[in-house]
Amino acid sequence: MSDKATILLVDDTRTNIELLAGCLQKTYNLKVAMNGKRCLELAESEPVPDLILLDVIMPDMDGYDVCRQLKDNSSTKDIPIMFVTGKDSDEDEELGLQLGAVDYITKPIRPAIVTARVGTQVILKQQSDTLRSMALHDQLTSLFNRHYLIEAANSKVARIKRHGGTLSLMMIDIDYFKLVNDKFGHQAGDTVLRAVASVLSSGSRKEDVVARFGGEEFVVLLDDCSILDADDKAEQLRSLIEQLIPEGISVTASFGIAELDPDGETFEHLLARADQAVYLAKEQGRNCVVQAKSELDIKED
Ligand SMILES: Nc1nc2c(ncn2[C@@H]2O[C@H](COP(=O)(O)OP(=O)(O)OP(=O)(O)O)[C@@H](O)[C@H]2O)c(=O)[nH]1
Repeated sequence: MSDKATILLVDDTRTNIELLAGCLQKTYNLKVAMNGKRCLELAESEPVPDLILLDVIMPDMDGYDVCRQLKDNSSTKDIPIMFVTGKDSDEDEELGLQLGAVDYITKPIRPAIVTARVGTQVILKQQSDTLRSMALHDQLTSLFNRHYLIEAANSKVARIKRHGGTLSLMMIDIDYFKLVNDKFGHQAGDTVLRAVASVLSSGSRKEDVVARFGGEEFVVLLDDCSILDADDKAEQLRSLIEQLIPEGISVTASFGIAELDPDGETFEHLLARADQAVYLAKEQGRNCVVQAKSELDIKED
């Protein structure tokens, strides 16, 4: 994978593509589409573009329509679009900008102007990616933070209520972590947190969300996973953490697991059930996995 930003060039005329590529190919990784349909495909495929240079007048689907579709799709809506077009009236430019384009350049293509304006947009995109990543991740462990977890969980729960499916949640709390800090110091405590985080993320699937929920507490959201599968997974992770011994420090963790009841349960409630299961795991001597009580059992208690 290159560190270069990726730019998608969209134009139905080969000479325009060649001219743009001539300005940009040394600095950027380029993808090329010669019609709107191909642009929509390439915008969603890896490497996802950091910027799209979009012609307006094209057969089948014009650039304004392509722009509308990109902005309507949650996976492409944040890709900046710069129109590069022969349509040079004020109304055209106004429309392009109203549709959400970050810039509007008129043809004939002037290489120095294109290069400078593309450079500015790529820097802005990289800065906004960095800020977004910082807002969603925990600095110490690089896992997702509580804010992202709640956002992701609420959309997963909403999807399951609409389309069906299973979702399990695992809450993990390191045992006697205060003692680790007290005995070995805060820096060693931080090393332990990073080591546990690394076990949790390398032991999870790409679509799972692994988050640091608080101080020494983590949450893993398991897509398409029943409580029985979550139990197996938790047992594997519990055992891996026990074998870790980072910097010679013995560490164990207590696990609470719960499966979403799609009949009306909210994420907050699922979380509360898993939290209660962690509490029971602590009571049962720690370093173990406890399944949360079902809604029914809670009502009967
Ligand atoms: N090193 C380090 N420690 C942290 C961090 N965040 C929270 N802690 C510490 O985590 C400890 C949590 O302690 P407790 O909540 O008493 O829990 P515990 O000692 O793990 O006990 P049990 O959960 O009952 O097994 C506190 O001492 C916090 O100061 C952090 O980012 N780094």
